[in-house]
Amino acid sequence: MRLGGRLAAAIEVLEDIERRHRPAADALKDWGLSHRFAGAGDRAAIGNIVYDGLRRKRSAGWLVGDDTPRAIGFGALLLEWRETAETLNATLEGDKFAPPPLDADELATIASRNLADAPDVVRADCPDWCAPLLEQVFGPDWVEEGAALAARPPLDLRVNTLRADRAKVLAELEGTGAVASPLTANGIRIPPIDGSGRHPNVQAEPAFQKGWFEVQDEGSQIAADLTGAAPGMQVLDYCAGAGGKTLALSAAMENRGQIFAHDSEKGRLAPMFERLRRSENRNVQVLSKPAELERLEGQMDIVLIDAPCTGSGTWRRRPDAKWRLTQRQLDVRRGEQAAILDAAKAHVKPGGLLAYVTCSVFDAENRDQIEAFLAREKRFEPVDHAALWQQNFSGKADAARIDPARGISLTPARSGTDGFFFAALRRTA
Ligand SMILES: C[S@@+](CC[C@H](N)C(=O)[O-])C[C@H]1O[C@@H](n2cnc3c(N)ncnc32)[C@H](O)[C@@H]1O
Repeated sequence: MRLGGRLAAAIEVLEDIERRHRPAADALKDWGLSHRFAGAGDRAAIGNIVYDGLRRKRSAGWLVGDDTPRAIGFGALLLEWRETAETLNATLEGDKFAPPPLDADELATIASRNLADAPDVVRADCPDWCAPLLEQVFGPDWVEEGAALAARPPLDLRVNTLRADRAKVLAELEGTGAVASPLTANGIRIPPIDGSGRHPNVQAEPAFQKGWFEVQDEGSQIAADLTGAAPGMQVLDYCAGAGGKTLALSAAMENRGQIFAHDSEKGRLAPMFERLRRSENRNVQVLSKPAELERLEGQMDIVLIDAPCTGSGTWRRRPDAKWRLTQRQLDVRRGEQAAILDAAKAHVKPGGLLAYVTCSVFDAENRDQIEAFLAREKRFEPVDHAALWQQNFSGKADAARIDPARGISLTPARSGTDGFFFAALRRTA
């Protein structure tokens, strides 16, 4: 397929996502199933246009003067594919599978617009109702932070130190663009790919099959590092899901001590078993029944709450979620987070640590939760987060926003990671 056919397909997928309120991945998969002639390169390119369009929906639409899938598809190519209106129209000419070229009105709009002059919410590429939330957290930097959440993400890997070291994995991945990550000791990064390119399928690499690395955003790796999990500890991963952080904690603990991995949704734990096998994590017990938690009361050195959240910090990777999110969903998540904090605290031993993590950037899910918890729970006090960061990431003070008494925030603009929040509370009595 030429660019015109790929653009037409992307517009079709964007229409499907909008009309049927579907996740982007599902709409793309369906398109692929009903267009089996499309090759891997075509699918990657179509996926890139769709994801670029969803990440930058407002700025792409604004540039072309409409908010239709067509405007968003064209706008995505103008913003992220180094195309101009002229090069695009020249490319589409004579391609019978292409959408109609940009018309005179669209060309005039594009010629008259410069994104630097667009309204703030357009440059931040966020829904109207989220703008005040971003402004509350980031102050004058909120537009830049919003824009960074709308950029293409890198592919981040965590070296499994139980099986390999970074030099060994980097050597295996030679030629993929992989480099050492900027912040963590065991992270590897493959930077965002331009245009129609796509990241290599690292999970097909023998090194992955041998358990030498996992795919994990560097922000998630940092959150695991900040817990301070060490060999011999007793750790409860209260919202373990598929085990991204469980595996990182287990490697940091060198397979010594015990991790209890729990999740209220049993099905979410299922992928962890295969991951544990591949990575040779041998100190993890998966607890899928709430009753199994009772015996851990007051016993844990660390209880990690990787809380269910809006995922606003992961908008680079799941941009469709940005446009589906509602205030009501945010309110529901806040209720769940407070309830989980109240339930999980019972398992921390005196002197132990309650670590609270979200992949959201909103205060309402982060520092506000910590403040409210500390107000109703007098047996916990915050650690000094500035000192904690310094211990772990000395010399990298600018890579995070640190509120010493409330927590540590990571963002794409500041840290080059997904948006994450981390707070550690010590049980004093
Ligand atoms: C952010 S995800 C966890 C991701 C996982 N820790 C990782 O690193 O891959 C949040 C998880 O919390 C779980 N969850 C939601 N409510 C819960 C509750 N009340 N108790 C325990 N887990 C809960 C969800 O099922 C979901 O798997």
